[in-house]
Amino acid sequence: MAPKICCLGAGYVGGPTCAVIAYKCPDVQVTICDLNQARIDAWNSDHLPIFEPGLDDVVKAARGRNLFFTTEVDRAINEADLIFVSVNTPTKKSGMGAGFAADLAYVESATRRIAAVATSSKIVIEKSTVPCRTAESMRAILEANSRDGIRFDILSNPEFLAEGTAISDLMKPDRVLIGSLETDEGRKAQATLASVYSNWVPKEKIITMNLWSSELSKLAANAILAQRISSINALSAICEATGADVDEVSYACGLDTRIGPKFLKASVGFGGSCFQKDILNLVYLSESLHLPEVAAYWHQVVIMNEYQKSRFSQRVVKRLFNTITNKKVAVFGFAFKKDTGDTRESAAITLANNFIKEGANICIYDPKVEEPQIAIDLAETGISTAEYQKRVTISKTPYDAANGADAIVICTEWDEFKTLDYEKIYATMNKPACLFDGRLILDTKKLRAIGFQVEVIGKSVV
Ligand SMILES: NC(=O)C1=CN([C@@H]2O[C@H](COP(=O)(O)OP(=O)(O)OC[C@H]3O[C@@H](n4cnc5c(N)ncnc54)[C@H](O)[C@@H]3O)[C@@H](O)[C@H]2O)C=CC1
Ligand SMILES: O=C(O)[C@H]1O[C@H](OP(=O)(O)OP(=O)(O)OC[C@H]2O[C@@H](n3ccc(=O)[nH]c3=O)[C@H](O)[C@@H]2O)[C@H](O)[C@@H](O)[C@@H]1O
Repeated sequence: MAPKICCLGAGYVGGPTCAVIAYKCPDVQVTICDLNQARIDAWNSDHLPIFEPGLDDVVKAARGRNLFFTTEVDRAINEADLIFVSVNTPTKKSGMGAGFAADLAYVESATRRIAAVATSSKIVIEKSTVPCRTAESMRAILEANSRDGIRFDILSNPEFLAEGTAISDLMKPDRVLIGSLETDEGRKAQATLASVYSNWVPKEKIITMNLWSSELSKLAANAILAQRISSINALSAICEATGADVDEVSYACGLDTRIGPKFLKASVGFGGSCFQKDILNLVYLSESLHLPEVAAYWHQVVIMNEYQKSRFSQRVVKRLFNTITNKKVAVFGFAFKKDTGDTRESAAITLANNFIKEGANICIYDPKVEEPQIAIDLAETGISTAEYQKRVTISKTPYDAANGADAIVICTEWDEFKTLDYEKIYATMNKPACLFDGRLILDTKKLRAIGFQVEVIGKSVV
């Protein structure tokens, strides 16, 4: 009989991941739960709580058939054979390890709930990104709190999807990792989960390994990806100072098959909910293991990212004659990357904050981010309501945002920014009209021919 699945956490990972399982395995009942009623209501509506290309079709095909969204966590736990724990693991804000360690409170409370209500044996799957050896703590909690005769097997099955491409990443993953204890029961549980994925993932891409390797592989993959971005961004500073062109350097390096071309696009800085969090987590882990040199090595990836954002902000101010007080700056893009409405750790938040602190009036346009989210993000950086009201406006079109502006700053690489009518935009701007491309997406020659003063990450002023 096909196993029943429950997922605790209906966020960016739990929602799409388990929706794809339901879509690909029509005989598997999948129930996705969350404590947040509004989020579950949205999953059950025509307006899903997250924007992700292809997600609507997957959810529509499976919802009500073998895919269910509910806040009835206890019932879903009890009915399931396999339980994914896909709750948030943010960076701790206070206490031991504040600013670095992962806050495992949500993982622990989900685990305790499973132990408290389960009346039959379960396979519990860590889907959240967690520090190495978290499965051990989960097992201790489950074993200490469960009823007699009930067995829990714990697997690590980290998720590698990227936002904006989540559905294609899930449909055709590079690999699926399943870590387990090296015991007969562990391997049996591993095989049960592998049989679910094997409905659509080729067998050779389903990789089994020990629990701790699997947990660490997730942190390692994110650290290595982010390190590539910080490396190219560090080189972008050298390019700006020397006349080298970062796109050309990246292209030349990427042609080496040992390096490869992906994740070498210079930018205004990486964002997203995970890169920074997971590296800081790795830094904390290294420090806890008394490996200060290792900790410092990974920490530098985050430090470089902060430097990139502040360097770019300063370049904007410098170019605008060393002051942007009361100037209008149009911010194009607020999401942390294109094709998502997610703003978590977006470089645009830091830039907008820096511009406001310099006294600029900023006008933000993003095709997928709504005003309330922008207000929350800026408030979290310390912008007061009064400052926000005075300094920030949100536009419905990029043309409105640029109207009367002294500068446009491209923060997100939305495709639509490549095909705007820049002549029309130029005509409505204050002169000299400056354009700062923080994503290297625009045709600078064309823009200069129109009359723009253009500055690009990783390219010196010509
Ligand atoms: N966002 C991403 O692209 C990726 C995230 N991850 C990891 O996946 C995990 C989840 O991330 P997101 O989905 O982005 O987080 P999220 O914040 O979007 O979703 C987590 C959800 O879990 C719910 N929740 C918390 N405690 C719960 C409980 N006891 N029972 C039921 N629901 C509960 C929250 O209400 C929230 O809706 C994190 O560990 C993250 O590092 C991994 C790969 C990609
Ligand atoms: O654990 C996670 O949360 C996920 O983190 C990243 O996915 P995500 O953050 O959604 O998006 P990415 O495409 O990795 O982009 C992250 C940031 O790096 C930036 N970036 C990416 C690539 C590049 O070459 N240059 C660059 O600046 C993006 O604009 C974005 O701000 C990883 O790519 C996923 O494999 C992982 O599962």
